[in-house]
Amino acid sequence: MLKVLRASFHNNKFILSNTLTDSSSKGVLPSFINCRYFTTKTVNMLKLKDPSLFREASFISGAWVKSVTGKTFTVLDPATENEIGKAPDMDKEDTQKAIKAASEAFKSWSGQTAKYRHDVLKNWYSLIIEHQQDLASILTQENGKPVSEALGEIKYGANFIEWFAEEATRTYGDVIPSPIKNQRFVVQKQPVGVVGIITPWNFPNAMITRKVGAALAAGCTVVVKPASETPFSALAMAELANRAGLPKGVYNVVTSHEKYKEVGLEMTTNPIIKKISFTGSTAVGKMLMEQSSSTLKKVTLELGGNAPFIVFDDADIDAAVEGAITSKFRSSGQTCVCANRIFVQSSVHAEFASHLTQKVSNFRVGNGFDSNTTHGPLISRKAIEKCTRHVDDAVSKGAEILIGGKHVGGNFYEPTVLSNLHPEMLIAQEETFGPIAGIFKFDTEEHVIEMANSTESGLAGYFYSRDIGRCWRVAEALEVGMVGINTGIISSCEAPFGGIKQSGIGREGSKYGIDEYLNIKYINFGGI
Ligand SMILES: NC(=O)c1ccc[n+]([C@@H]2O[C@H](COP(=O)([O-])OP(=O)(O)OC[C@H]3O[C@@H](n4cnc5c(N)ncnc54)[C@H](O)[C@@H]3O)[C@@H](O)[C@H]2O)c1
Ligand SMILES: O=CCCC(=O)O
Repeated sequence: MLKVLRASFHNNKFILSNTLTDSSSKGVLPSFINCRYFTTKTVNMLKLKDPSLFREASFISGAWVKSVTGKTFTVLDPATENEIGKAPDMDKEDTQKAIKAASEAFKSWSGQTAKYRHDVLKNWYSLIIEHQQDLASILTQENGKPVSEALGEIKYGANFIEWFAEEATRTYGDVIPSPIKNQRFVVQKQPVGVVGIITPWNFPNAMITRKVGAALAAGCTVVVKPASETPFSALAMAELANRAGLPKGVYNVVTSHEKYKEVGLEMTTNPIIKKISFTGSTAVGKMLMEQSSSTLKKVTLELGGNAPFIVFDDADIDAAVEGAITSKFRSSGQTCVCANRIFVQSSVHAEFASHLTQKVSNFRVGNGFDSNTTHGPLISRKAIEKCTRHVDDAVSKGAEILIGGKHVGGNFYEPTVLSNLHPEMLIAQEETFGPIAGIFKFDTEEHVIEMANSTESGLAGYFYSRDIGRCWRVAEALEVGMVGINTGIISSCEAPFGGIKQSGIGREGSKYGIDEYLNIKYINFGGI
């Protein structure tokens, strides 16, 4: 029998009866979430050991600058919806300045030895580790994820800088046996040039370092446009890059809010930029690729997912529940590789659903600065609306709420488990990007593979099984770029990250990641 818990938060706990009223007034958290409050500036300044990491200026050509128009935009703390600070609202003209600076720096940076670039990147890595607490505080302040999770992201992000520092010295070419006696065929790898980098708010640090680490190691220079929700992490990294000895113009940050489309258009059409590397939604990725085609730029696109998470009846159910928790609820469900559709074989469905619901009942939702908080707010009201839409749609089509299912004020949504899901529901078709675990029942391996693959996305897929034959069959059959077998976490700087189908083009991290920033040059040396 499936044990159903209907619960909501009260005094920082789940209560097994649902009597709460919604509070949605701006800046006010419902008291039952019982979060600790931090008032913006005070938190930033008092909490940072090194306040100079918090910058309210963009970084171009090694200098902290305002926008040409002098305009700024306000960045809000998603937990309190209070102002954190202001960043320059840059446009096309500012972007052109950054591109020019990157172009001027390219000649000398690409001409340095790989060992030199290695050393500078290693310095940067050491500074990131030294300042990890401050970087995590800035990240929590602008993104909302709990400090412990933010700290995890800072270390994960730093790993890419260290990894690519080491890869810089391994961009080997080739000597090809020549079919002509007096000629020698040689292959060299060369940096592609200036790279335009556009990143999302869900990993404000690591989505930058995964790209920038590889690009700088290869000898490229970069112009980064971070998401307008989370510019301060990118700017803190610029401060440390500067201290690490990155020459001026090598790492530039253009912040923008009103004119972000203009900035994106300039980055994708300016002939000086030779490559665009983007992480974000599939719709925007497609548009940037289209824009980039006018100058035939190389592209790396890390886009949205709709990950299947399959639990077979031969699985270790407790391990599968743990895996589902880590995969689904990482960053409150706001991760591109989060499980989006949980398929559970009929005979173990009740046990899995009950254990998952029980575990979710232990979550503590609140301000990421509160050490009791396990899950922070979502990034915005838009994200809340999507969760509400997905849950309402599923319930109207027969889904059962096992726990949660409510917006509880501000940018907070209850971690939710739904069962009885069907492929016709929105949640099956779109990436929810929120803390909603939706469970589908299945009977056969063949049918679940068909359901898992019936999406345009192909980023990550997970499954739990102890049958070795099945493990190979399913891993090979899933139409995704990354597979987790008996694990809910697959991300690591050593492994290739990326998708197939409409989840993207190219790979980041790993020994493959640096190739995205290198051109292959074939040299035929004749007359020997
Ligand atoms: N595959 C991955 O590695 C990966 C990683 C993180 C997030 N994502 C995906 O990102 C999405 C969530 O992030 P988001 O909401 O910030 O995505 P988004 O596509 O709206 O925004 C991402 C970035 O693109 C910028 N942008 C948006 N429209 C633009 C335009 N017209 N021109 C230029 N820049 C533009 C934004 O300002 C932001 O910096 C999800 O779909 C998620 O799956 C994918
Ligand atoms: O959101 C996508 C990136 C998360 C990760 O690198 O694991």
